[in-house]
Amino acid sequence: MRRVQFFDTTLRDGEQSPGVNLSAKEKVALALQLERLGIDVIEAGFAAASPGDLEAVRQVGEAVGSATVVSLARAVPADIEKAWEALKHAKNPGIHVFLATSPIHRKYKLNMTKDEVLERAESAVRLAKQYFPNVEFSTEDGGRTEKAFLCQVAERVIEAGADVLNIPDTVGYLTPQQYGEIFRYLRENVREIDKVKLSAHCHDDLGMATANTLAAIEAGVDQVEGTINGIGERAGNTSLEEVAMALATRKDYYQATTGLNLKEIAKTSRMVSKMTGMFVPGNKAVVGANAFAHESGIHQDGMLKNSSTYEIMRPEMVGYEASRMVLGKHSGRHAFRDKLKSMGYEMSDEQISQLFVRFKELTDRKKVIEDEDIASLVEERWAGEKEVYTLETIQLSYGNQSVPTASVQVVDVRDQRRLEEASCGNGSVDAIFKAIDRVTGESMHLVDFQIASVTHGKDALGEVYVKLKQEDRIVQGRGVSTDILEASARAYIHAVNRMIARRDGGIKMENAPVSVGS
Ligand SMILES: CC(=O)SCCNC(=O)CCNC(=O)[C@H](O)C(C)(C)COP(=O)(O)OP(=O)(O)OC[C@H]1O[C@@H](n2cnc3c(N)ncnc32)[C@H](O)[C@@H]1OP(=O)(O)O
Ligand SMILES: CC(C)C(=O)C(=O)O
Ligand SMILES: [Mg+2]
Repeated sequence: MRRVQFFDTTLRDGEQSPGVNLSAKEKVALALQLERLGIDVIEAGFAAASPGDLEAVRQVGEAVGSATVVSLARAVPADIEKAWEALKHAKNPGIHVFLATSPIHRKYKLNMTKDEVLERAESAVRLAKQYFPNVEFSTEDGGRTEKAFLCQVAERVIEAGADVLNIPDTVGYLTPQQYGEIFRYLRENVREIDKVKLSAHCHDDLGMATANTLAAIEAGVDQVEGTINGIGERAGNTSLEEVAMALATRKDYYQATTGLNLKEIAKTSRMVSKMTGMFVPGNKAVVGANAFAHESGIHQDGMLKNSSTYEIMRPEMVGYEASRMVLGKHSGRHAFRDKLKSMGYEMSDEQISQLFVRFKELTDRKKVIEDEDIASLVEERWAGEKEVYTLETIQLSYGNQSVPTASVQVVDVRDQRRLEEASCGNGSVDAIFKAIDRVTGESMHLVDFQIASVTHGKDALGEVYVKLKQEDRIVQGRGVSTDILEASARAYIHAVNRMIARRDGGIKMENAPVSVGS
């Protein structure tokens, strides 16, 4: 099986994404991770672009051990010399020289004739070859270049000593069939084509970058170029993780391997996303948050029976822990039962069916059902919504020059005692929560606090969600009122009641399911 070389340009073409600017330190950290991923060639930047990028390319070249590190350069001596200045001490230096070849670029951008392009391409490669052991030449906008002219350029740069010939579909214009055809044409029509490695470089303007790159692999290219998460100029570059997983998953078809350590994909993707600030869409292939998540009942049932029903690759292959079963509106009984079991609830089919009705009602109001919601459903059904404490009154003293103080009155429904306590706090909400802790004698850690408006207008209902933690238990509470301080108090007491129910078994009801979990 042949091995396809991976050329990563996250640090150069990826950095050309509007708004992205990586420091030298970030580039080094990413390059080392790309090396762990098993990338063969890392394009670290464009040394002539700025002194900062030259320094970044230098640092990457000296930090990276086994991969070849290249700098991009225009077909001008000054750029090539800057690239050498940056990489002369690199362990494995290389250069990537480019010159546009298409009629549009020749006429409007370069103002050059075909002969001038041929001359310039050849002389640039000759010069680059004086410095670098590894020279790649790219025919920018090769995808829109006359095939016969591409062959002429190819012959000239091969003669000048190029090691790699890259034909980019710079503007993402070609179809897979057309792109593959270019490489077949070159193989058949260029003298000494076997002296160079052929490389593919695609852009995603029509969403075809991965398909085009795979078509190039089918046409026999030796190297593919792209970025992690598909970031890059305009709609971005080919996502290397997509190509890698296509080759790994469809070995039967492509008959090609890579040198990649696929398990590093998830980590690399997260690092790129974090450092560039470019978030990965949930539905992105291979690395999106939903790439291995299943929400609908029929799929979840299939997954529980055998994961091959709905997954063509396992998340563990790319470094994720496991597939995710997301409970929501479209989920069915099989997944619901499985979730209850994983949470430690052993229930009869009848109990599950009863609970499933409530679960479906809840899904109409809430997009994603979390474990705490399920636990609440169980508690609500078998421990009832009976409360240990009910809120009677809250009173607040607040002034922008004084410490907020809250006094809270509750009733302990177990013996109908009326209890009252007061506390100061950093703010009114904090004072209320501390007063509730005192009056109930419970010590809670506030993990989350969210306010949402349920209705519109001045009399809008405010809805407060709190998440409380006690030891290793986490519960949610919800409170609604036209006053957000009252809603906060109600939410907190709701959560305290749930915590007591969870911890002490609450007010025991007959036929409650057994929780074998913590
Ligand atoms: C498809 C790609 O991704 S190509 C890479 C794109 N990346 C970048 O451009 C990022 C880094 N670029 C830069 O920092 C700047 O553009 C620089 C430093 C390289 C050049 O800046 P400037 O000298 O101010 O030129 P500017 O960018 O405005 O224009 C580009 C010039 O290079 C010429 N040029 C473009 N490509 C090439 C090439 N491959 N070889 C030779 N000349 C080229 C253009 O025709 C234009 O020349 P002109 O000034 O005679 O009209
Ligand atoms: C510099 C070249 C290879 C490029 O990025 C492109 O043509 O898309
Ligand atoms: Mg590009």
